[in-house]
Amino acid sequence: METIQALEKVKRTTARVCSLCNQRKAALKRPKTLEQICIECFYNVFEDEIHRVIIENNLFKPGERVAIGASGGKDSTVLAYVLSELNRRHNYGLDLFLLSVDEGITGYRDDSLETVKRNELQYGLPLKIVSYKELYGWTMDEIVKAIGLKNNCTFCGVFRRQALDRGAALIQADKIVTGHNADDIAETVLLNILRGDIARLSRCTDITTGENGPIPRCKPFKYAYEKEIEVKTKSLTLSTYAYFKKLDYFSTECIYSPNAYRGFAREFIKDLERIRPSAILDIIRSGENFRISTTTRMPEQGTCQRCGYISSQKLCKACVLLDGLNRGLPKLGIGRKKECTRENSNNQEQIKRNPENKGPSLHSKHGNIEF
Ligand SMILES: Nc1ncnc2c1ncn2[C@@H]1O[C@H](COP(=O)(O)OP(=O)(O)OP(=O)(O)O)[C@@H](O)[C@H]1O
Repeated sequence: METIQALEKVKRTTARVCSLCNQRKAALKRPKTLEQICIECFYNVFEDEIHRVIIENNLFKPGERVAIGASGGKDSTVLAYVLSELNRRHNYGLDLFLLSVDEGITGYRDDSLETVKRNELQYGLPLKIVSYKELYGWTMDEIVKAIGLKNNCTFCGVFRRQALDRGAALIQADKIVTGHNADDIAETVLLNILRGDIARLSRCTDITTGENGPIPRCKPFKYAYEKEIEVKTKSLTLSTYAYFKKLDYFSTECIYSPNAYRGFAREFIKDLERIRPSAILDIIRSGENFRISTTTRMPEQGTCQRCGYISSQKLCKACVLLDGLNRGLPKLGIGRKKECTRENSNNQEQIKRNPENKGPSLHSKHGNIEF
């Protein structure tokens, strides 16, 4: 009996020692492995994992100019910090930049951009800001006034994707990196299954995408759990990288994102993770191993006839949405494919009738960009 109690006591004591260095006091439990580790080992493990992902996937080449998509949120702030540390420590030889898109959301993006401006000084990384207003003539505040809260995320997502490419082209970046983490990717896999979007499902787990597009994009945090990046101050065992490193970031949700469908998928994945922590990685692996039947018809990638951006239709989604806004019919580009296609052919007619009206264009890497 005494021996059992003594063993229990030893077990309890050793459980509090870091299971990696066996010296320092364990301060947190990694959600991914449930190991109890100290803060110093957590930093090392986290940074080494990101370094390994970068090396094993050949994410960068020496001399490349890399634009870090910087929203001021926790993930991209950790990305900017970790990437500049690793670049120095392992001599990647990268030229790093912060690239922010100002969507024009008062009380949200203006505040988070202040954080990015501080990060510019804190990390010594040059910052480029591009705005929806200068690129498209509309702020998100104005778009929401026109379309309401329901479909505004469609505009924001489509415009942001292109704005990041345009901003990266302006600073002559070779690559864009974003702070998408494992939770984001698992959520996207699930959403693509739920929507039956085979084309997106087949590429959403790729760590680098857009190699045939204007500028490739990569996600070095593809395997990093949000809980390791996020601040969870309530329970000390869930303390995380950003929290312990005291990084300066902005943590408010977008005021215009009542995107219920995505929200449900996110909650569902969080529930699964609570029961089985490996669920997030399992979903990503399933997405990676997904094979598309050779008989499935895939959209053919071409370029938008108006702006030159990559598109599987004659006009890219951004041009269609913008047309709707400019013509006072903001719902035109939203929703069913048929309507978009019909709209696309109408736009084609317009281009034929008025070839001057070409809009902004983004042909290939650097130099060829007109605004
Ligand atoms: N306005 C923006 N400007 C530049 N990059 C952005 C912007 N919004 C998002 N991104 C990039 O896209 C990534 C995913 O953004 P999203 O808003 O979906 O997720 P998030 O988990 O809230 O990220 P973050 O914590 O970095 O804001 C960000 O980490 C960032 O790299």
